[in-house]
Amino acid sequence: MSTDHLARQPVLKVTDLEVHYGLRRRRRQALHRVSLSVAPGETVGIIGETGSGKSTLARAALGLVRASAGSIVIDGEEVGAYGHRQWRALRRRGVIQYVFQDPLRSLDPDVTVEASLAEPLLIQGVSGQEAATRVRAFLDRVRLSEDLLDRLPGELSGGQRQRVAVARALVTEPRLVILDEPVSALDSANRVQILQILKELRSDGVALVFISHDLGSVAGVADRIAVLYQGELVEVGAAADVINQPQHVYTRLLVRSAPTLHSAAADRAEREALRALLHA
Ligand SMILES: Nc1ncnc2c1ncn2[C@@H]1O[C@H](COP(=O)(O)OP(=O)(O)OP(=O)(O)O)[C@@H](O)[C@H]1O
Repeated sequence: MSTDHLARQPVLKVTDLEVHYGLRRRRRQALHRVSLSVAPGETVGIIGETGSGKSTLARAALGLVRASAGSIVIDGEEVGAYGHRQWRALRRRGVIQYVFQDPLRSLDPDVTVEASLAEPLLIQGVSGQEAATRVRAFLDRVRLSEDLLDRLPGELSGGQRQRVAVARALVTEPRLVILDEPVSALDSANRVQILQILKELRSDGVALVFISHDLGSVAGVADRIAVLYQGELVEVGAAADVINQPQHVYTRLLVRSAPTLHSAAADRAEREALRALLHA
């Protein structure tokens, strides 16, 4: 039987996803009917301002918050109704991995870099020797030197730590990695370096969901960009189209506010006019 349909099938497909937080009078909706699909090897940027629901979408796709409605399909498997155990098993299988803004959240402070990078491989049943070889082979790709292998996360710089977190997420060759603000806490040199590493890793065929409040960071890496505004996806399109011909007023405002994209970002009057239109 042909396996073409497996190659083409999205690695992530969320349909009409809704997430609520709080109970009774405090219940409020964080995501409204969000539908998005990510193809194998594709990089999708998700942008939006603070509170727009970006992290909620990431957490729902990782099973860390529960969807109140809608469907989540990961690598062909409907996982929306999974309980804690099933989600844990899915994450441990290594199909889906993640990188958070603060690498200390993805790395155990008491575990050396080497053990931290080997662990996801060992969980998958790879032998200790093979894991050590694969870890060393991966270091180059994230511009880390072997000297760092016996350090603890607290003994690394912020940029080195985030590169370890990226390596840990990718060393098992997952189908999908969700990166939630992976460069936001970094200075510009480290930011550029991580963005370059992510670009290079795309050639492995891994799908990336790259979440950021900064359109400028996402622009050079993403194939497609999805724009979240107040819990709704207001625009999804090829990165160049979203940047050069933004359709939604909110996207136009984001483009006009991204200094690295728009040389006339100083055009305050235009931004204020767009903001007025958005809130009209
Ligand atoms: N655990 C929670 N309990 C209650 N409300 C929450 C919780 N987490 C997020 N929210 C609310 O849900 C909405 C979406 O939050 P979310 O963290 O997904 O936004 P975001 O776009 O990732 O923002 P940021 O860029 O600041 O991280 C916000 O109004 C937020 O206050």
